[in-house]
Order: sequence, then structure tokens, then C-alpha cells
Amino acid sequence: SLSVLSGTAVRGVTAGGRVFEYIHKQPSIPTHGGRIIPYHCLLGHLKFDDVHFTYPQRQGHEVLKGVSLDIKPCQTVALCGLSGAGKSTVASLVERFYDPTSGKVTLDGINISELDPSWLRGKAIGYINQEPVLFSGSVEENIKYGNPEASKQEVIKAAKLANADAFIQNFPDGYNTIVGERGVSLSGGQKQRIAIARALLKNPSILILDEATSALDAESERLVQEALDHVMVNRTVLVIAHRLSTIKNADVIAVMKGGRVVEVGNHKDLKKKGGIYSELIKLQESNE
Ligand SMILES: Nc1ncnc2c1ncn2[C@@H]1O[C@H](COP(=O)(O)OP(=O)(O)OP(=O)(O)O)[C@@H](O)[C@H]1O
Repeated sequence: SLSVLSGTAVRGVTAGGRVFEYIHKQPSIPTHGGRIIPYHCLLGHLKFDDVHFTYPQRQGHEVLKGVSLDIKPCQTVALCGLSGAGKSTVASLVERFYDPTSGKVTLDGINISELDPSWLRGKAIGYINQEPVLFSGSVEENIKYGNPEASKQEVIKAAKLANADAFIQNFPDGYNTIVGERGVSLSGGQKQRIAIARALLKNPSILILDEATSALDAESERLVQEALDHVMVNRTVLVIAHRLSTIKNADVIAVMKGGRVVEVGNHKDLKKKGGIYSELIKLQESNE
């Protein structure tokens, strides 16, 4: 028994070592400290000014090569382009997971490197992607993660706007149903609607949507899109788009290629222009 136990102990110590290595890791961008824009003054004007960026892990491969983009308050701006063009990297810089190598990203004219990252990510920006993370806990707790101080009424109101209330009420324990690893498993569309309810409770001025409506069946997609239409009102929205059909109504479409923004305009104008955007549309239509 002792010989078996010693093997287990060695494996435990090695695994524990790795866990503590992560716990003690210091992020190069501090998580707290810096300026905060009071909620009533925050407009949500995002600007990229000649931003160059190289991932620290991949020196010598510049991913953004002078991106300039002006996203006015309450505008919906969609980024599209082929895979690897740099769309998700733009979103990572908005959330300040990295700092640009040169150039700057500003929010209401303030360089985001001067802003408190925990405020930026926790209050100013909401992020919805196609694989939302749900924690082991009740549906209510999962929605409340967007704003822990919210009341039950506010949670229900957000769930209704996110088209989630009906399926939640159908669960045996309603809002107290446990989801995640040890609870009910939810479909992709249901998870997304919970994530949207969470974002509604958080009420951020800027919303980043990363491919939020892909990989769903038609009915689910309609419900998610309707919920997104509610959450997009009165906010600055940056959509990272792959399927062009979902971004036709965006105020501005920015087409990226090889780390640069190569075309900017609305759907009608870009289609008429006959450039890269119209090529992408043709490419997508021939694949469908
Ligand atoms: N964490 C990372 N470390 C190093 N290189 C990365 C990292 N993330 C992305 N890249 C590289 O940066 C480039 C741009 O990737 P990015 O994900 O921003 O493109 P994208 O347009 O969003 O692509 P997709 O549509 O496939 O998501 C690619 O060459 C990619 O390999």
C-alpha cells in the first residue's frame, strides 16, 4: 500500500506545483488600478489609432499592421474578413488583454492603458461569444454573475428580454435549477441566452459579440438574434463576424485583411463598390 501511496503523493505534488505556479503568476497587465469613467459620463466612443500589435509569444509575426478605426457611441460596427485577419485580436485589445506594440486604443478619448482593467472588463465592456461559460450553480446565480447586487425581479426581467425566461420556467426548479458540470446541461442556444441575460444585467456601455449566432438551428438562432437585438440597443457594439448575413444591418462594416482594415462602409455601399467585401459575399454564397 505504501508503495502505491508514494506514487500518488508524487503525482499530487507535481500537479499541485503547477496549480500554485499559476496562482502566483503575475500578469504583465495589472488587474486593478487606474482611472474610472463615472457611469453617467461614459459615452462608449472607442478609437483605434494606428495600432500595431505582435503577440508576445510570437515575436516577428506582426498581427495588426496599423489598424485605425473609429467606433462612435451607440454605433454597431462589424469586423469581417478571412480567418486569421486579426478580428479577435482587435477585440482582445479592447478588453486590454494585451497592450499594442505601438499606436493607441482610446475610450472616450482616454488611452485604455490609463483605465482600471477590472472596471473596464467588469463594468464598461460586456463580452458574448459562441461558447459562453456557465458555472456550476443555479440559473439565477449564473445570470447574477453579470451584477451580483441585482434583485430576483431584475434577473427575471433580464431573462425575459433574453428569451430565456420560458425555458427556465420549464425546468423542475425554475431559476434554482442547478446547471453546469453537476446539473442540467443546456443547449448551445440556451447557454447563449443565459449569457445575454447576464450581459443585460451588467448593462455595459460597450458590447463585444464574438460570433454569437453561429452553430445554431434556425429556430434557436431566431430566438438568440431577437435577444441580441434587445441587448444591442443604446450601446456601442463591436461584432466579430464570420457569417456576413448577420451583419447586413450594422452601421459600419470594417473589412480586415492581413492585419489591416482595408474597407469601411455600410453593406449597400461596400457591395456596390465591388471590392473585398463583395468578394467575401460571393465566396460565402457559393459555399452555402
Ligand atoms: N494567442 C496568440 N498567440 C500567438 N498568435 C496568435 C494568438 N492568437 C491569434 N494569433 C495569430 O494572430 C493572427 C490573427 O488571429 P485572430 O484570431 O485575431 O484572427 P481572426 O480574424 O479573428 O481569425 P478567425 O476568424 O479564425 O477567428 C493569426 O495569425 C493567429 O495565428
